[in-house]
Formats: sequence, structure tokens, C-alpha cells
Amino acid sequence: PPPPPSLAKNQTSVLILGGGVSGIIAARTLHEQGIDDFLIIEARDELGGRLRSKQFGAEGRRATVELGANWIQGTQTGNGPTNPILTLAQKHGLKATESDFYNSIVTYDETGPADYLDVFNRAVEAYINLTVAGGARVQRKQVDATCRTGYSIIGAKPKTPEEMVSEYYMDWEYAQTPEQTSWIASSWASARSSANNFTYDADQGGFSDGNLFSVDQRGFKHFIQAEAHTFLSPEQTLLNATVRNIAYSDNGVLVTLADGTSISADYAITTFSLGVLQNDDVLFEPALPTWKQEAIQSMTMGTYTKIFLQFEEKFWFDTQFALYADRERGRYPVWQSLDLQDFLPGSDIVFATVTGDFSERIEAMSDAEVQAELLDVLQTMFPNTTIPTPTAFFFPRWFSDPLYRGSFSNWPSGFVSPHHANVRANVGQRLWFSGEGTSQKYFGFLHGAYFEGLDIGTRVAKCVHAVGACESLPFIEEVSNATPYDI
Ligand SMILES: Cc1cc2nc3c(=O)[nH]c(=O)nc-3n(C[C@H](O)[C@H](O)[C@H](O)COP(=O)(O)OP(=O)(O)OC[C@H]3O[C@@H](n4cnc5c(N)ncnc54)[C@H](O)[C@@H]3O)c2cc1C
Repeated sequence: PPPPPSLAKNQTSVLILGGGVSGIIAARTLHEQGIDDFLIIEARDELGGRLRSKQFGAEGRRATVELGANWIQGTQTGNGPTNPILTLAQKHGLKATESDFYNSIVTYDETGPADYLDVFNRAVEAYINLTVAGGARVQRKQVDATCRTGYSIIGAKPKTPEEMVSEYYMDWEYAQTPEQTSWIASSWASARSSANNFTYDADQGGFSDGNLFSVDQRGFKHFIQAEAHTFLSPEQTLLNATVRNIAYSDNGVLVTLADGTSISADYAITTFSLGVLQNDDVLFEPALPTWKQEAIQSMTMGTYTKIFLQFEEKFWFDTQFALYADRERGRYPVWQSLDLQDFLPGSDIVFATVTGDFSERIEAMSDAEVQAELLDVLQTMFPNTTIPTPTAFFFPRWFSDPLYRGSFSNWPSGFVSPHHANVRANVGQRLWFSGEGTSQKYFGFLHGAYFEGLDIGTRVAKCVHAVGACESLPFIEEVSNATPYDI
């Protein structure tokens, strides 16, 4: 169809809603296509979105830690494809260090230090086998199931606390349990060296299985803020502005902010997290069509919570990672030391990570209650040390934050390809969707947000230029079963 006319009466050409990686890359894409008549609207006081850092620690002993994204996941193999986040990090001189998930690790259980690395290594193998089997299902057009089903079929049935925490290493990737995660999507989503993996497996066109951990004291956000500075002028960004309502029609969009201001545009690209869209933190007028709502509500938002502690002095492990096997699966299982030579030496900072339902549980507790639980776990892990009171304690509440409602999206087993097309598709010609949650290959990742900003930005630029190519993305009005239920 011919592109809709650009209406001179609108205040700007494109509104980019959200100033995270996706929004900034969409803006850069428009700029590169000669379009500078756009405005980024961001609720917070800075750009970066889920790249969010904090000065953490006691007075005089503060260090920058990352509350959100921390790793460049998948870097580059030889001259193969490069993770674009790595490219930007190198361009802007980001300080990052190699992270070794699998070799720099020690293990604990309810008796204290306990070496069950053999159990851990078997779990890593089971995870790879799980994703290889999941990938095979794609080729054979078999239906999806949960990762729990997949694990059971390949014979991995963890029962002891040590087996459960070793398997938990998977939740740590997806921010949800194997019961909540798609078996098929796990084959391309996260596992290293597995079938179809687009991030870690160079044989599949992926980057590499390397991981770089930002220790830059300007914050991991520095790379994207510095990139934004290369092309953005101050009047192209509106900070401290929360979007409440997005009205859309064939003529354009009208975005209303919390302070009542309205801004009109020919096009809008929303980059809000899937969680924000799911929870009606922003309202659409008219309401989004059913096919869109079903898709948004069918993908899930996981929560990944880092809990930071600083002590007077370091008393813990010298590896990067430690696993703690509690009898309750998911109870403070993964610990990371920042007080290491290539990380933040002398910082006396350690942090634990929890995910999914357990994150939601602790968000409902007071800081003091959560701190008491962590100190209890540390006392269990180090029975010969009297655990002192920490000099600083902090954790972010991503799940309850109305700007995020979780940390990153995760693909559940009830979510099928047409749903994915629908999550991504524009609604009418004026309203477009981008962000990590719309990426098929790289959902959950920074590079997912990047590639989506690039692609949707390119599509909208075509619409603005109206060079006969304002093409809608395909959507499926009604997602149905290949084989209807016989009841
Ligand atoms: C704890 C955690 C750990 C992670 N770890 C990694 C990692 O190690 N490696 C990795 O690759 N990825 C990681 N991720 C995922 C990565 O951070 C995201 O995929 C990516 O940052 C998403 O970018 P985005 O532009 O799609 O969304 P966002 O960054 O969420 O950008 C959307 C923007 O919209 C703004 N906004 C929301 N609502 C409104 C409103 N109503 N009005 C105006 N503005 C609004 C938000 O403030 C935000 O700035 C992690 C995420 C979290 C939370």
C-alpha cells in the first residue's frame, strides 16, 4: 500500500518512547537516514534504561556496581560476527573483564564448603543436551514443551540440594525456572555450545562463548550514553518525562505525559519493557487489538535480582563464583565476588543473585529482613567465621518498578512463532514496537535491544521517507493450532 501522508501539523516526525539501548539505536538509525526530527521521551533522569549503575558502599569506600545488565554476552570468534555491544564498548573505551562461569567457581552446602563440582559439571552437560534436543525439535516440527519436560526426558531429574542448585544455573540465565521456560527457545536463547545458538555458538552464526563483565567505574551505561552523545542534541531528548497514554490513528500518534503535556508525531516507536506493556502502566487509545494483547500477555517477564553486600574486610572465596545448595531450590544460590584483582580489588563487595518467584518474594520483604536471611546463609557457608554486620547493603526491586516490571523477557512454552510475529508487529502504520522483548533470536539481551532498535528504526525511516516502502510487519489475526483439539 502507498505510505500514508506525513501530516505537517504533527509536532515531530518520530517519537521514540524510552531511552534504553533500543531507543537510542533507533534514534541513531533515524539520524543516519537523515531524519533528525525525532524526540526521545524517557521517564528517568538519564539515558540507558536497564543499564543502571549505582555508587555502592560505605562513605569513602564506594564503588560503581551494576544493578541491571553487567555482561557483554558473546563477543567475537576470529573474524566472525561481532556482538554490536562489544563494538560500542570498545569504541568508547569501556573497562570490562573476562568472566568465567564454569571454571572459577567453588561450591557450598548446608554444612559449609563442600566439593560437588562433579555434580555441577554433570548439570552443565545435561543443560547442553537439553538444548540440543530442543533444537532438534525445531527441525522435526515437534511441539514445544517446558524445559522441565525436556530435562525429564533426557533423564536429568535433580533431587538433592546439590543437584538442584547445579541445575539452578539455568534459572540464572533465564530468570525463571525450567517449568516456566520454553524447551525449544532454550536452544537458541542462552545455552552455550548448543544447537541453533545465535549468541554463543560461532558455528550457528553466533558471536562466541566469551563473556565480558563491566567493571567500568563510569558504569556499564557509559558505552551507550557516549554513543548517544555522538549524534544526539539536547533538544532531541526529553528526560524526566513519563508517558501515560498513547493515542494512535491513521494520521499519527498523540502521546500524553504524566504532567498532562501532549506531543503529536507522525510515528511512535515504543521501547518499553514487555512488563510495562503487560501491566497497563502505559495506556493505548484505542486499546491494542486482541492479537497484539494476546501476544504481549503470552511472553513472560522474568526477574533477576542482585543483592549487594559490603563488609569491613573480605572473608569469602577467591574464585569469581560460588554456588550455595540450600534445601529450598532458588534460595540465595549464586554468589559472586567483586573483590578480585581484575574486578574491584579492595572493594570488599560480594553479591548474591536470586531470580523469578524468589525475586518477587524478597521484593515484598523489608531490606532488613532480606539482609538477615543473607547473613544467615553466609554463616552457613562459612561456619568457622563469625559473620560481621555489612557496612553496606542494597538490592533493586525490578519487579515492582513501574518503569520495568521485571528484568528481561523469557520465552514460555505456550508462546509460538506467530505470537512472536505479533509481539513485534506494528499496529496500524503509525505505532511501532521495539526492545529486547521483540527480538526472536536475542530476547533478554542487550544485543537483542540493539538489533531491534536498528531494524525497527530502519523500517520507520522508510515510512518517513515514504520511498514507496512503508511496509507493515506481518501479524496473525488469530493464532491457531496445527491440529485442533479433538473433544
Ligand atoms: C538485572 C538485569 C540483568 C541483566 N543482565 C544482562 C546482561 O548481563 N547482559 C545482557 O546482554 N543483558 C542483560 N540484561 C538485559 C538488558 O539490560 C536489556 O535487554 C536491555 O537493556 C533492554 O533495553 P531496551 O531498550 O529494550 O529496554 P529498556 O532499557 O528498559 O528501555 C526502555 C526505557 O523506557 C523507559 N520507560 C519505561 N516506562 C516509561 C514511561 N511510562 N514513560 C517514559 N519512559 C519509560 C525506561 O526507563 C527505560 O529507560 C539484564 C537486565 C536486568 C534488569
